[in-house]
Amino acid sequence: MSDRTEAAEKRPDEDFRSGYVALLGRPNVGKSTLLNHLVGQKISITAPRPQTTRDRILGILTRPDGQLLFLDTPGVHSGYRRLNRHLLRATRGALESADLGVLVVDALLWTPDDAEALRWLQRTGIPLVAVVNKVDRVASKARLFPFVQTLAARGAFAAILPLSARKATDVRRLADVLVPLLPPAPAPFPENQVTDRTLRFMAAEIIREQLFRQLGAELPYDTAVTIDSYRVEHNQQRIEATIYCRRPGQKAIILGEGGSRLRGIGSRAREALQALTEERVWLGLWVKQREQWSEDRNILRELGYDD
Ligand SMILES: Nc1nc2c(ncn2[C@@H]2O[C@H](COP(=O)(O)OP(=O)(O)OP(=O)(O)O)[C@@H](O)[C@H]2O)c(=O)[nH]1
Repeated sequence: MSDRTEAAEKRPDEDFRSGYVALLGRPNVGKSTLLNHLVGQKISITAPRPQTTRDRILGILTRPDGQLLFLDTPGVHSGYRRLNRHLLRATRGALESADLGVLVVDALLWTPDDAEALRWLQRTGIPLVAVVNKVDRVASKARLFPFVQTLAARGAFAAILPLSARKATDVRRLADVLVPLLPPAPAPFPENQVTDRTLRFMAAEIIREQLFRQLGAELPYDTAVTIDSYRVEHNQQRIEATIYCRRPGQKAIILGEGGSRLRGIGSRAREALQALTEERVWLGLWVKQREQWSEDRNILRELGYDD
């Protein structure tokens, strides 16, 4: 009798799969958009400019048949300066812990950076799936077939999926393909958890997103946000943050006339943080100019790029 009960308890676990999935691709192919739609909530910032993802982000998707633990990676690209070495290290770290790799490419586009991302994935020896993203932009679907065929010849993919990261049904189809490729394992996280990131980390992400949104093409790539303090006082989240830029001219751009732009960034970020925490938020935001910030170990440490 007790044996039967044990067997009945075990059975659901035997069919359940779980593991880490690394999303890789060159900057701006849509990895963050895909991740946000996969987990059904905004975790990774997206912006219409390359290299907005600076950290590994764990997005968690729990389904009846499995739990997918997604690692978002900064886009693979050839770079310079210390910051870029840290980005590449973050990507390498994501790949080391992955059970499954997803190469994201733009429909009808193949560049040396895509080839580099594929090489990174192939070196790991894990099963690979390719996502051909932004198919909504391809007017003639007949042109997709030869592109997919060429891609199939470039690597041993378990599946190649043309999709639009913005479309929910396509994104669900991707999860259907990924789960069976994971090893049988119980879920490491509770089913309602969507990320392992702290509010402190999310706060920096939200400020960074507002910077991108409000400065657009004017924003220099080498801008960073650090959270200097994060406290809860009298039912209020008190956050102090600094935006670092490299040159005096950049500081003036971020500040705007009479500080108006910085105020705009701050108030939008505060609203987004209030929506996220469901509590009152006080946000103190400063801009500092530091010629060599991406060479400054203290700032890099605050950003999470520890050696
Ligand atoms: N038309 C179209 N645009 C998309 C799609 N997916 C993403 N985009 C857009 O492509 C741009 C880049 O998307 P992200 O998700 O930030 O790209 P990423 O690969 O994470 O970029 P990095 O953070 O730079 O590595 C954004 O403007 C997205 O809205 C899609 O399926 N169709």
